[in-house]
Amino acid sequence: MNWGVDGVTVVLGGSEVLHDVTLNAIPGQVAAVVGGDGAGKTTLLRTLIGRILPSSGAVRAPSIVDSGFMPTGASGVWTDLSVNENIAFVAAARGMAGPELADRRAELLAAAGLSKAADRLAGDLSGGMRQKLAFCLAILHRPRLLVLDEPSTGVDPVSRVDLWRLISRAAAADTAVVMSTAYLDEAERAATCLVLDGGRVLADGTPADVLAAAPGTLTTGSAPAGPAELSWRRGHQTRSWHPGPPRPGEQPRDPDMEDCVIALTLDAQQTGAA
Ligand SMILES: Nc1ncnc2c1ncn2[C@@H]1O[C@H](COP(=O)(O)OP(=O)(O)OP(=O)(O)O)[C@@H](O)[C@H]1O
Repeated sequence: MNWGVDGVTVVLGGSEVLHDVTLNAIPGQVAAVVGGDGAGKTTLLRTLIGRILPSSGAVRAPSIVDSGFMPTGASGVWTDLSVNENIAFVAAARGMAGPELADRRAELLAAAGLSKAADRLAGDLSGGMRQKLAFCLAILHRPRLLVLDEPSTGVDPVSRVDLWRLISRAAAADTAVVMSTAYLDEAERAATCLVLDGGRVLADGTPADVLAAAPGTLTTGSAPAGPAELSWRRGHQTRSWHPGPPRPGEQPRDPDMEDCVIALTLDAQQTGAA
């Protein structure tokens, strides 16, 4: 069974926050949802897990017992409880106990590098450790659908690698994983990638499909090649973008996922403004 949403439109506070969005979550795969601030990522994930009702469209999700959700910013963690107590609390709510719980807790804490921190207050953990604990809480009951809202935002690069390993392990165990991310290198490693802007889907498919959908022409130089609002810094270089095919003498470069998402967003803005 594949999970996901079909053609959902969501209206919040009188504004349309998602428009006709379709997302597929396939067991054994990671689906990444990317887009700028306010694109609608959190709303999409919350719709998928049944916390927001769409005004039209359909949601295909397992029962709450088979779903796991990690809200953004490790807000699913109780900071005044220890790591073990957090796990015991969620386990009680999930009806887990005894050797099954002990084995699962040992396995998850080891995989997350938290075994030695089991008795520490969650509020005293580093940001990355707290995110990893939040992940363990979301996946404790082996959900069939795991939904993660920006699991690695604000986490140091080493913890990001750890989190990605945990996410890949979950998918390898045949869980359907949907995650929003601000890190486009993570989106590039997902099986599928959905690019949102202003509540609309700009591109969707495998990372290769999304890269192939990059509109316009991208160039690299030491300074903007056109209007400042169509240029951005990447390391020591400046990327410049314009709609349409390359102009005479231009040397276009292939976009990576970050360039591609920016180009898609600029193109949508131009189309919207036209
Ligand atoms: N309860 C609400 N009432 C009205 N508007 C809302 C509500 N919740 C979210 N929005 C609006 O919906 C849009 C999408 O918000 P959402 O949080 O889904 O975006 P996001 O892509 O997750 O962004 P961010 O990464 O900044 O959290 C925003 O413009 C936001 O202001």
